Amino acid sequence: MLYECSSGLLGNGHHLHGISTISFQAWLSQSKRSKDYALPNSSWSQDMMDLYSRFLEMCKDGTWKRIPSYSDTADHVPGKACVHLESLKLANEKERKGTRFFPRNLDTEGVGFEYAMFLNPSEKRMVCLFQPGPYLEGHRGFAHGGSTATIIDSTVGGCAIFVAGRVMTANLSINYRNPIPLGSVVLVDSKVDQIEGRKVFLSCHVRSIDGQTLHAEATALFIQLNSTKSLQQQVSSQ
Ligand SMILES: CCCCCCCCCCCCCC(=O)SCCNC(=O)CCNC(=O)[C@H](O)C(C)(C)COP(=O)(O)OP(=O)(O)OC[C@H]1O[C@@H](n2cnc3c(N)ncnc32)[C@H](O)[C@@H]1OP(=O)(O)O
Repeated sequence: MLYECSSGLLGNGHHLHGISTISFQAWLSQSKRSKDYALPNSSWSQDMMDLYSRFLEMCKDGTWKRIPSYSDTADHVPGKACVHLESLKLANEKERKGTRFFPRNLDTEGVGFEYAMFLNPSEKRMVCLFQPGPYLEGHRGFAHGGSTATIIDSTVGGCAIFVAGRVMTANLSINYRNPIPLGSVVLVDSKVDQIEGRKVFLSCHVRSIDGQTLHAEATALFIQLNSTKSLQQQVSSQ
């Protein structure tokens, strides 16, 4: 089972540890309760569309996999863990009613986080094509630093989940090098650098799509949660 194994979807190299690639594919094609927001829409700029098409092309030989994205957190969690979250979902549906996965909490296209993620299993690498909308403004015309932190946390978080299963962010350290203009497209490029027991260390760079501008660089530490407890038990027992 996905979260019964010692790591998440990825073990060494290309092989998905703990579950077979088929299960991974099954997860990708699993019917989800909410729509996939990581698909092109009319708010995407030509740059966003071109970059997306480039990564879709690289998915053809299986090197990269497009990662769907939903407004319901539970729809992101593949395999066995879904059951845990499913029970969490069933257990307290009332409390959860109206919750949204933060980066997908706006329905108007183009105003918030427009993004699409692609995973490279063999490199333990997750990239995110990110086009910040006008509702993410910090300084006039530029993305708020917290929105950059969110897209970095989600990208490294997605990478950590695929490698180590159910994880939580323990540390996220960001150096902001150049502001990100609203409406521009940046590439958030993250990878797992090291795993020590339950500790997953990652690094991440945010660059302009021509690679000429480094907007931010980050390191992150994610901790693998105890898979024998439900997520709710795990968090409330701390
Ligand atoms: C499926 C994929 C879909 C992809 C797209 C969707 C992406 C979605 C992604 C969404 C992503 C969103 C993600 C989010 O937003 S997660 C939300 C933000 N994060 C949190 O709220 C987490 C709060 N913290 C905790 O719950 C606990 O502290 C955790 C669980 C993290 C660890 O508590 P736990 O009791 O379990 O473990 P431990 O305390 O024994 O620590 C274990 C070890 O780790 C070391 N340590 C701990 N903390 C730190 C630290 N700060 N710096 C350095 N080291 C640290 C510690 O020294 C020890 O080391 P050692 O003594 O063993 O050597």
